[in-house]
Amino acid sequence: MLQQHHDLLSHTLKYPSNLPQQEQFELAGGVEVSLTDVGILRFEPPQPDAADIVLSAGVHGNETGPIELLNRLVQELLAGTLNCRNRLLILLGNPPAMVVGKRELEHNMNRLFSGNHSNYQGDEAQRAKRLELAVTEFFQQRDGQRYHYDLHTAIRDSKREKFAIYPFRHGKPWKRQQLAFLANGGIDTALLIHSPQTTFSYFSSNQFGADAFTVELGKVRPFGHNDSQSVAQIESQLRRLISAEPVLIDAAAPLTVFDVAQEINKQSDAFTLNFADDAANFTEYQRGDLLAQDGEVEYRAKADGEAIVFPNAKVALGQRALLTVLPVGAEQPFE
Ligand SMILES: O=C(O)CCC(=O)N[C@@H](CCC(=O)O)C(=O)O
Ligand SMILES: [Zn+2]
Repeated sequence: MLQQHHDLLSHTLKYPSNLPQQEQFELAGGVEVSLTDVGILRFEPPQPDAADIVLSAGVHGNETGPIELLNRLVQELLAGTLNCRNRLLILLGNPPAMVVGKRELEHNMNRLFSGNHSNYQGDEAQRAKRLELAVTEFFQQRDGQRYHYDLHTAIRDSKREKFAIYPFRHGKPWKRQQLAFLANGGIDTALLIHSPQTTFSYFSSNQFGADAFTVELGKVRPFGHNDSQSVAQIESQLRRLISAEPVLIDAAAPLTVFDVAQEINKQSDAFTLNFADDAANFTEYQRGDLLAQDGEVEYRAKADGEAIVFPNAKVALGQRALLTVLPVGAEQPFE
């Protein structure tokens, strides 16, 4: 039982498909804890502060560093060494994929949100629907300040090790304070996305007005091979948020913001990338350089210094195979 062992990760890996029993118990101070489904754990303080926080990891099953990070936070909460003063929902996204150490089993779960799961069959589609429901029930309970940090790690090496993806805001200003929160947590790079997506963070941002981000915390590694020191800064920012201590938002923290310049979807099996398999995220190219080819169609850098992010020729047809980014333009609205 989670109440005794405090180890959400082991519990989830042991029962990845069916929870043997729901658990509900109270921590010292009256915080109500509910394990309502596999990897879905809710903390409800008796008199919560204003923030409603969703923290998710493992939407891609092999991205273990952030899963271990959330497990540490849960252990501290259950042991009483971290006080929960805001409402909190912890989600481990894709437990069956976590068990086998794979990004996905049938479908990329981070393309199934905002209802796109209804266009697919199988466990990942059902789980995406279940996660949406958990987030909906959590946020709908009140009009709090809503946050969702969906934690990931990248497949490739990256010239910028940690970075956040800021989902499309339909023209609403991007929030400097949110970027400063992340920057003070060691996430020194942000990408502004300019179109709706079917990602988990866009779902929370778009449907619930949450300050929501996909946060990349380094490179994919197996369980037990992650360096907890490298995420210590963001982990302590999250601790502050959970315990309603002032978070760090020093505007002087290093931060580089990029606009997504091109979003390139794979249209055919002939799609190829025109650079080495080990080219790191944020490698820069010059105007006119050929980046990818899809049959007859060529994709080239449109400006000097255009950099690649998340190149992946193996994605399913129709899905994003490459982003390119440029330093943020002056016209972006910030508040
Ligand atoms: O390294 C990669 O190629 C993918 C890492 C990853 O899973 N990234 C997320 C980003 C989601 C977003 O754009 O908000 C994803 O591709 O789902
Ligand atoms: Zn991921």
